[in-house]
Amino acid sequence: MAKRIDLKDVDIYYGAFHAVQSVNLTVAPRSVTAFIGPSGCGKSTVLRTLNRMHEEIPGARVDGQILLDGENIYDRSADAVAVRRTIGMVFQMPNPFPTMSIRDNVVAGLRLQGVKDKKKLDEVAEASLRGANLWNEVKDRLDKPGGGISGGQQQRLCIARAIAVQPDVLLMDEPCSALDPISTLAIEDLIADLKKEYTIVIVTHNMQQAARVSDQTGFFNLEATGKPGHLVEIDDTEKIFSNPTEQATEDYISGRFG
Ligand SMILES: Nc1ncnc2c1ncn2[C@@H]1O[C@H](COP(=O)(O)OP(=O)(O)OP(=O)(O)O)[C@@H](O)[C@H]1O
Repeated sequence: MAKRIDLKDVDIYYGAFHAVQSVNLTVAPRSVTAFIGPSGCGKSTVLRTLNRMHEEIPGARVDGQILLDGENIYDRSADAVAVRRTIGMVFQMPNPFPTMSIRDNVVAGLRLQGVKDKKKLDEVAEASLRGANLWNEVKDRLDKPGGGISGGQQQRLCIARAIAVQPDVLLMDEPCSALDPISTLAIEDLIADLKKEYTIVIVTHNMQQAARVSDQTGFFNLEATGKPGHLVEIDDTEKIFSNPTEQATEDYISGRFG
């Protein structure tokens, strides 16, 4: 299920604005890659190109190749909706459908795909909630609204919803930034579990979090406001945080700027 991602000479634009320049990187299946870097350097922009969400913004475009197991997701023959189905995304703010029940939240994607069999939907709901480490906390209130649980639980509900459709890749854009430290640790534990089955890319402002959860870390930077962001280096997380190749990475992780 988990798939490899390759970015080859990727440039990203918002209209005339060149937001990110020449990104080359590879994400191995069943691994966690963290993107770190100062605000505005393009981390979220790169993440959103990985499931073609970027092109939803009027005037936005991507040059270069983004390959999922060797297939270019921007190929003319590739279907954007199918791409988004295989590449799930979890956002900064937990966004369950607030009035929809917990169970229905989890299987919303499957219903959209036309699955109607109640037994099948219930099975997937349970498996996904177990996978998101939330089952024990909500199993007695599956018919209660998704908006009626804590923020940390809502974020795990969103992860359950993302994995219910069995994606190949999970993208997470600062998934813990709205959460307390306990919920953050719960999500981090969950990420460690999920990487056994999924390819995960996470944007985080929290360098300790990148060090804790990821196998590989990419440091993005930008020369100056208005200039495109770029990938300074990407390497094993341990190396990035102990002995990075580039001085700019060293300065950033040691808190000398950013
Ligand atoms: N919808 C948009 N339209 C135009 N420009 C955008 C849009 N979204 C982001 N940008 C610009 O693209 C650049 C990269 O933004 P992006 O949000 O990817 O950075 P980031 O590294 O994720 O920042 P942060 O850490 O603050 O979330 C910034 O200059 C930003 O202003």
